[in-house]
Amino acid sequence: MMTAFDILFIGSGQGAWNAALPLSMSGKKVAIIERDKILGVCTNYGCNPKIILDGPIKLMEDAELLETAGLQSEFKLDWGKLMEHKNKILGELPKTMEANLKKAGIEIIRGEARFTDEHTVEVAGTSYTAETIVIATGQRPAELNIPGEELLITSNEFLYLPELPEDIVLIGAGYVAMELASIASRAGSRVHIVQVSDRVLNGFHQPYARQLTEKMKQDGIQFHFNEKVTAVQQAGSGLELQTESGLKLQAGLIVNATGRIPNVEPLQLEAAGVMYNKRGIEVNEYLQTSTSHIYATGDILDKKQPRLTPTAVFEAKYLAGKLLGKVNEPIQYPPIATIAFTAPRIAQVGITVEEAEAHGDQYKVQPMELGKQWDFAGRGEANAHLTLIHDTDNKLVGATAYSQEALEIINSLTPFITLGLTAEDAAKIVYAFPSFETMIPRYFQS
Ligand SMILES: Cc1cc2nc3c(=O)[nH]c(=O)nc-3n(C[C@H](O)[C@H](O)[C@H](O)COP(=O)(O)OP(=O)(O)OC[C@H]3O[C@@H](n4cnc5c(N)ncnc54)[C@H](O)[C@@H]3O)c2cc1C
Ligand SMILES: NC(=O)c1ccc[n+]([C@@H]2O[C@H](COP(=O)([O-])OP(=O)(O)OC[C@H]3O[C@@H](n4cnc5c(N)ncnc54)[C@H](O)[C@@H]3O)[C@@H](O)[C@H]2O)c1
Repeated sequence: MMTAFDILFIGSGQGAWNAALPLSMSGKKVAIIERDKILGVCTNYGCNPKIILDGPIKLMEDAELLETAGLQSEFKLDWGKLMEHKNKILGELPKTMEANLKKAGIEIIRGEARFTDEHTVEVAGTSYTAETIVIATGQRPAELNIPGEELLITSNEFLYLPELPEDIVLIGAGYVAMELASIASRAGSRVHIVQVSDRVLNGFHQPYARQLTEKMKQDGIQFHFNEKVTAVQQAGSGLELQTESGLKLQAGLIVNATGRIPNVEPLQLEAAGVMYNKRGIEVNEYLQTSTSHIYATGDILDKKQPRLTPTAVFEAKYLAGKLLGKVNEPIQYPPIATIAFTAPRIAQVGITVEEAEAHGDQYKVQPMELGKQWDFAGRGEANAHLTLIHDTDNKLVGATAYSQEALEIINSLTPFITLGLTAEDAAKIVYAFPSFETMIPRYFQS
């Protein structure tokens, strides 16, 4: 049997449903194929579970900072209850959203998709054809290809752990390892990070990343830099990790957080003539693959933009506009704000300090000690920092923050950077006080 659609999405994450919904509501016959949980990684194995688990962690960190102001912060976290709380909230979300998608006329097809030709996709023996197909299959955790690989867990399992072990090792020092280390450490585990290089949070402002490392060390997290993991094996009731240099670490759990790779293999892209490489699916500036009626969005793309939810949502919305004939221009990405939800957080948007320093004739770098401002000092955040980047017209073009409040700081500066607002624009806005935002007009003074 063959079912025909106008637009068929493979994957149901942010890169898919944010396009599927407006397309279906505009009268297109739309289907979504999903092999795992509806709504993809962000909702089920990424942003959402992570930020709920981080809720009490952020509160504990804020409270500890206020010990200098007389607060006695003797918190005790019940990990099991926190997990139950998170599961209760997020367990309902995919069900509600699936009902909403169906109500909007979208057909949900369960199973793994593979192309049989450039207009046909097969799922569990049934073929589906479509005029337009969108590949939004995202990424999955990379493998280390070492003996004992099967003993490792990934962020997928960490985010559903019913209990935390006394000792936990995280391999890698990117977003996933650094965020999960912050959570596990405050929640009571002894945490080790084993990193192949001497850098953490690649892509973020490295002086802030180094400051964060020192802070995490003070909190008891042990870093092992320039270590290549060679094997993992069972050791008594736990596990033992070995590295090339001879380091041995024992722990209840070892998390592989060494990056993510594109979900391309089961798709049989060759059958549809879709070009890809080890970084993902190749698209042009209209998100069109090498087969013109097949598009791709989200983390699966081979792209230079950060593989984050706001990027996937932006692409999905662009594609919906394009497929509805409302947009004819190539996709133009705005600056994409990024944040590592560590303790404290590091966030950035726009031109980075490193880019600005490399083009000193075009940009001015302005480091600021936020911790010396009365409001940050009042919250005990003496170590908070902000670096602003201005262009030669004194417009704000980039910012990076190191603070418990980095999310709010960077989000409040993002409109100035994205829309190219000036000092005059800033002076026209009246914010509630006291707040970080009331300081923004001053950030235009040279
Ligand atoms: C631990 C973690 C924390 C994160 N935290 C943040 C954060 O705080 N902020 C942020 O912006 N981003 C965060 N991200 C990144 C964010 O989750 C991704 O950028 C986002 O999910 C990408 O959406 P997507 O639709 O492209 O892909 P995905 O969400 O990965 O969805 C792809 C879907 O396709 C399905 N699929 C794959 N192959 C097939 C097939 N052959 N047939 C059928 N279905 C298939 C998969 O099962 C999956 O559900 C985090 C990621 C992780 C892993
Ligand atoms: N807050 C957020 O927005 C957020 C949070 C989590 C994940 N994410 C997304 O998920 C992606 C994947 O995150 P990630 O942390 O898995 O990847 P990553 O690329 O950010 O970091 C991988 C880390 O593993 C290290 N590494 C690589 N090979 C290694 C090896 N053999 N041994 C030891 N260390 C090794 C790298 O040096 C790096 O530090 C991110 O790039 C981002 O797109 C975003």
